[in-house]
Amino acid sequence: MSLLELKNLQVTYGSGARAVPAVRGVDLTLAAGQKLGIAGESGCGKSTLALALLRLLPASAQLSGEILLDGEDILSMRWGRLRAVRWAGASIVFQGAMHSLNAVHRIGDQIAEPILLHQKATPAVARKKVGELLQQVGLPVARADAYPHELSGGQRQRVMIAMALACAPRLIVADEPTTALDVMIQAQILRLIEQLVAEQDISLLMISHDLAVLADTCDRLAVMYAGRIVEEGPARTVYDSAQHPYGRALSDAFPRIGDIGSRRAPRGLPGDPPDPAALPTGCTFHPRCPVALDICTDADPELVSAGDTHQAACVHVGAAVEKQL
Ligand SMILES: Nc1ncnc2c1ncn2[C@@H]1O[C@H](COP(=O)(O)OP(=O)(O)OP(=O)(O)O)[C@@H](O)[C@H]1O
Repeated sequence: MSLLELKNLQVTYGSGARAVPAVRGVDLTLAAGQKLGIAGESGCGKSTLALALLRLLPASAQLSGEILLDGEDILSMRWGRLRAVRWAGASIVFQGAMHSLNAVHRIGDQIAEPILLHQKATPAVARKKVGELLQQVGLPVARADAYPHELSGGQRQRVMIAMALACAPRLIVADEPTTALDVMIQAQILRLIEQLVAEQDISLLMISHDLAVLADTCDRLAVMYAGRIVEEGPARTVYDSAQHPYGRALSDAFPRIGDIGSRRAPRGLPGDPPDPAALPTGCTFHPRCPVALDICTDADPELVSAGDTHQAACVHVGAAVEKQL
């Protein structure tokens, strides 16, 4: 059975004329032990999707569809059960640890909090567990007494990872976990996440605008545009030979390791993502698409097979399209 299954997930902020459909009918599956990356530009609905998974969205967000974690629907779960699932079933590592950590509490106390609350541990047991967690994320045990401002950005992100691991979750959702860090530290944090999820057999859902980072870390990749998944498949296949023109544009937008020093420069994608409150007709990517046809203004294509366990939502899929981007 899949660990996580999203079925026709829809998230809309507000209602009536001001409704913002941020996630529009997402179907996704994550097997136990798998690492799935979700890529897309700012505003495509990635963070909304991540927050929806644990019902952490503001009250203005209306959700429909199903979010099955180990077969249990998070959306219809009672509050008490949801509290138990948060941290122990799934936990989230947010971007920008400085904003997520409480500035006035020592980091050891913050890591201990979910252990005390959800595992009903004694303070002594929680303190011992905090020490183990700090060691696992590569921080000296003595750092438990530090306040967030006494740590570097990379160290704070390690603390966030320790907190996410605190109740031994089956799934970690990492929303742009390295975006605020410099490149060297980014690489260290990504390797740390990879190592820990492998050692502890945790599934990973990682969200980023950077397809190269996701391709390097994840087994599978889903590309999101204007609230929908437009391409999904094995990570290397999607990164190296994306079938959706947006997937190709995204993979061309970031340098590949082998291209550094070569003449193949990353290419930006002209134009901006659409305003979710005023989406174009037909395929929402057509105004920016270099291979758009007349029919693309009418029909919004469904995901269709683009190869072995690879799908894309484009009228060109199945037809030979020259790489024109
Ligand atoms: N609380 C909210 N109320 C209304 N609209 C919102 C709210 N939060 C997000 N949105 C809108 O929903 C859409 C998706 O936003 P979301 O933050 O999920 O995108 P994202 O891909 O994660 O972008 P980023 O990487 O910039 O966070 C955007 O158009 C955004 O303006």
